[in-house]
Amino acid sequence: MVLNPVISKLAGKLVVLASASPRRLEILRSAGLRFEVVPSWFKETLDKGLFKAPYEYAVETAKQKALEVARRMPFKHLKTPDIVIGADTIVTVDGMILEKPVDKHDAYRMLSSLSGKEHSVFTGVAIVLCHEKENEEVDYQLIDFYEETKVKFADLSEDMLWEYINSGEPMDKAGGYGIQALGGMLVEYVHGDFLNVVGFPLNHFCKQLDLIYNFCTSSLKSTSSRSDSLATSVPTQPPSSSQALLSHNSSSIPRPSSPCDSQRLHTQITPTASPAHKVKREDSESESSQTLVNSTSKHTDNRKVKLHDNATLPLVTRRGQVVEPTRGDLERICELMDGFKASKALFTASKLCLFDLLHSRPGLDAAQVAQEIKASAKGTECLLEACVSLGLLKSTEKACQKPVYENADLATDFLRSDASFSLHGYLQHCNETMWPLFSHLESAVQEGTSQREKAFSKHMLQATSTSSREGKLRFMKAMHNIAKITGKTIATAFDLSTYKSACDLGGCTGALAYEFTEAHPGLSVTVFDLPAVVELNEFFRPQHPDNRVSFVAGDFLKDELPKADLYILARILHDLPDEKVHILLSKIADACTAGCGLLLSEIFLDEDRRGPSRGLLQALSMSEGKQRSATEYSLLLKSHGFITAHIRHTDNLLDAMLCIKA
Ligand SMILES: Cc1cn([C@@H]2O[C@H](COP(=O)(O)OP(=O)(O)OP(=O)(O)O)[C@@H](O)[C@H]2O)c(=O)[nH]c1=O
Repeated sequence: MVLNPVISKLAGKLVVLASASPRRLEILRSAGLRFEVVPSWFKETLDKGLFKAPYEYAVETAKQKALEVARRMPFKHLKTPDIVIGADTIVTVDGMILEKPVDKHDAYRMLSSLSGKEHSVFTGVAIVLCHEKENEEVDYQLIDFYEETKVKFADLSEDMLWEYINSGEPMDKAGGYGIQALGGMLVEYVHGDFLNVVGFPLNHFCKQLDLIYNFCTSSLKSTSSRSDSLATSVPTQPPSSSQALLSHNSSSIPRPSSPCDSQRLHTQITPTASPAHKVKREDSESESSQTLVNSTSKHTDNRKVKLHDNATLPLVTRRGQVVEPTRGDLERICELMDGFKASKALFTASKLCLFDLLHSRPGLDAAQVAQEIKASAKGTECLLEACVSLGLLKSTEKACQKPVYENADLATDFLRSDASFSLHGYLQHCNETMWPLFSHLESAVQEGTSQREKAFSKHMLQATSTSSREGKLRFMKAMHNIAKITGKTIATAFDLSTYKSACDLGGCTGALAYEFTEAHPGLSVTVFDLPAVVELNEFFRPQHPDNRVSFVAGDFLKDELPKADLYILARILHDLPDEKVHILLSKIADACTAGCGLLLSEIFLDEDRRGPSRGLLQALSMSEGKQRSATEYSLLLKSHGFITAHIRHTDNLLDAMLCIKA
């Protein structure tokens, strides 16, 4: 079979790999497939007792992983994929299913049960085909299969076992070994597909694609008619696990008797509610039927530019055809044009402490607010009304009385200076530093360099730069805010129970470090930052200090790093030029022994670099660093000897990745 034409059937489609496994990524990438990685959030906790055979468990888990991503993407990523691929690899021996070990003892238990014996490795794979219907509901068609490979281990001595376990390699791998790396030394023979053991049965996958696209193309193309016809014959709920067990063994893949073999192609008519917002996909043929929207806000209702319902929309020409722009088109374009006004209104209200005032004294009218914030009556009234329209304030009007104002939930939660998740300091940083920089964006783009000199006078440069105490404190406050908001998400993203000591490099006020000690009772964290930062730390003492957090002053590019078995790099790499990135990563690699961890937290760009805008807009500041995707970070860290174990795309402001020193 010529493989490439099969893979090329997917060209131009939005293919998503619902897996954090770097091995799956590598296997599919090497096969020439272009795809995005969106790791699944499905927890692998299905009751194994419910399955008659172990492969049924792997197939069902793969299916749930893929479906979770297929269902999440239209809402969280604002785009509907064409195909989602999920997989699950398990090792079975003596009737037991072995997944990834939870700690070294678990790895020992697994590896000693494999010693001197033949075992089976099953990878279950699910391919979910997503079809968007005209009413924006999504139909899912499911194809699943599994592959079995038999592997025989040599007799393993205790020394060998422990040496292998201490290499750190077993921890993120089913059965506690990696056949593609050191684990290969434990293996006497392999019967079947080697890549299936590594995590993805590429050959079987290509055969399935061949079946889907060469036999079912016509019905897959005419999505709605196929869905409609099947809607009468399949249940409207996802099939139960027993229905999902229609998958077949790989040893013989019978050609389907009808164009689409129903044994293999499960169709689920599972309409999802329309996503609140969708974005236009450039490659979409049917873009005119897609609604354009505000992709940034959950609280759009009172923020949208209102157009009269019966307003006549102008006609525009699109690819030679006269079309009526949708109301969504106009809303989106107005929102983009006015975005800078909204930002500045927010910064101004924050700087004038409007949200603090209305928190302590809700129900003031515009004149009272003007008096308190020492601003003009007219200006204050405009600012208050603008904030109401942006969903930051609420106004109430009693008969014949002036409107009075109070904070909306968004302001109470994030804009008060003393809120737990306050962004007050970060907004100040945006106002004082980012705003002047972005007002020189045109020359930044033309020259490709930061516009700091142009944006700030000499005097201002001193005040804003980290050289003045005021500038440093403001920057620290901004970083403190982000660390407080993202800290818990990052600290709990991975199982870190094997680590006892961590070092947060550039850990600033220690806000992130405290989240780590709170989440991991056995962990102590050293915050390592510049002497001037450590000195100003007293301004940020937490309410409940923890003596498992300590501070060490130093420069991570020059000085010796504190010893730790987990290094944390949060929001550091994106800002450093390449040469400094390599100096820092080399220093961390030197400080690490095999099995040590490196936890990286940044905004991860989508693999096709089409989002998220937060990361792409940040890059426009033209700092010396760059924004990267999870794969780019993974490869960067790999070049310093760190193997990516887990990637987490979070709903928070930062994503995270856990890498292990090989
Ligand atoms: C036997 C064996 C397994 N693996 C890896 O074991 C993980 C299994 O776990 P999973 O639950 O199927 O996947 P995951 O890593 O948790 O990722 P996800 O798909 O997001 O659940 C996958 O990584 C595989 O490569 C190897 O790398 N080499 C081997 O020889």
